[in-house]
Amino acid sequence: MSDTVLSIRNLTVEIPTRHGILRPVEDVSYDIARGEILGVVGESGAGKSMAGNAVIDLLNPPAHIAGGEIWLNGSRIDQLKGEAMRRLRGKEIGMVFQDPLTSLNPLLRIGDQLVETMLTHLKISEREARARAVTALQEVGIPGAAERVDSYPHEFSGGMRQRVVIALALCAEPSLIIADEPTTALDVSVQAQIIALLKRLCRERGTAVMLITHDMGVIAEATDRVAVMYAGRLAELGPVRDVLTRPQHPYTHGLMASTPLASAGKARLHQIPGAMPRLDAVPDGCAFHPRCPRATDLCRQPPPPKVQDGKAACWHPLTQDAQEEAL
Ligand SMILES: Nc1ncnc2c1ncn2[C@@H]1O[C@H](COP(=O)(O)OP(=O)(O)OP(=O)(O)O)[C@@H](O)[C@H]1O
Repeated sequence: MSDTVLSIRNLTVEIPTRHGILRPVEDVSYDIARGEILGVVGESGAGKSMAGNAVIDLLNPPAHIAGGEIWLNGSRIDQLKGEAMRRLRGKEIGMVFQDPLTSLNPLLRIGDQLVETMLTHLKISEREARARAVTALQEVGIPGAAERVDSYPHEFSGGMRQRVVIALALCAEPSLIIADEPTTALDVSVQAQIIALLKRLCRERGTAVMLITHDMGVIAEATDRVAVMYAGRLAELGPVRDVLTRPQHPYTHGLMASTPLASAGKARLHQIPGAMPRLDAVPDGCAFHPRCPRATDLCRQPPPPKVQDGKAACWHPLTQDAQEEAL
């Protein structure tokens, strides 16, 4: 059996508008293997969430998949709708969103939510599900799990609530977790704990993770591979160590240089000049060229070469010498 859990092939998402068609995701491909954490990173509006939402059929109409294929454990899922997709979400795909309250029912005790999810997706008795609910809460670090299982979501702090959501996302033993900015709404002090928890539990279970974030620190901390998105396209894809220490795409390099992590000891953080283009004004050629210090005429016309694992979508990728000089 292949190790690939999720395979996104040439995914394009379109939004028809009165002024034309917008493409928040264009020709994006990446795979996530069993037990692997893939980070999807880029500035706000890069299309990270749209790509994740396309996988679970949570695009807000009129946004829709206009091209490409999505495969989960060898089955094509991009045409699944309604009940079939709902079954897949929860059972095969667990979700952790930025705001834990969007995933929890405020009117139900958290134990009942865990039990309901398990009974829907697993062939176990209610008694077994109740016992597993307490274990699940212990595993995510809820103190006094045997009592807290009867609490309501509002009785927890933000960080504890996100732990409950992680327990809920994992309780039906999914093969994939999509975590979209799971720590962005939390206090800085608990962010690292939640990321460490997600990482440990998914590693232990061999769960594949799509970790969507704008935070390079989270990428460095938690991921095995990184997909860097810019204006809906994939700029770079590769093992996290390579991408962070030897970024090839000038955009990735700019992102790195603008994070405290990479600039430790430097007096000022670098800022990428300009802003990401609006979707109705994405430049021809390489979408990044107006902001790119390495751009030439070539970058203004033909689209850059397609991204491959370990090879950026850039006509003038940074060589090792240039990386050292620029850093
Ligand atoms: N209904 C819509 N009509 C027009 N543009 C839209 C619509 N919905 C989303 N967009 C645009 O699609 C782009 C991609 O959005 P997406 O949420 O995927 O970005 P992101 O990289 O996840 O950013 P963030 O970190 O801010 O969530 C954004 O530019 C957003 O403004």
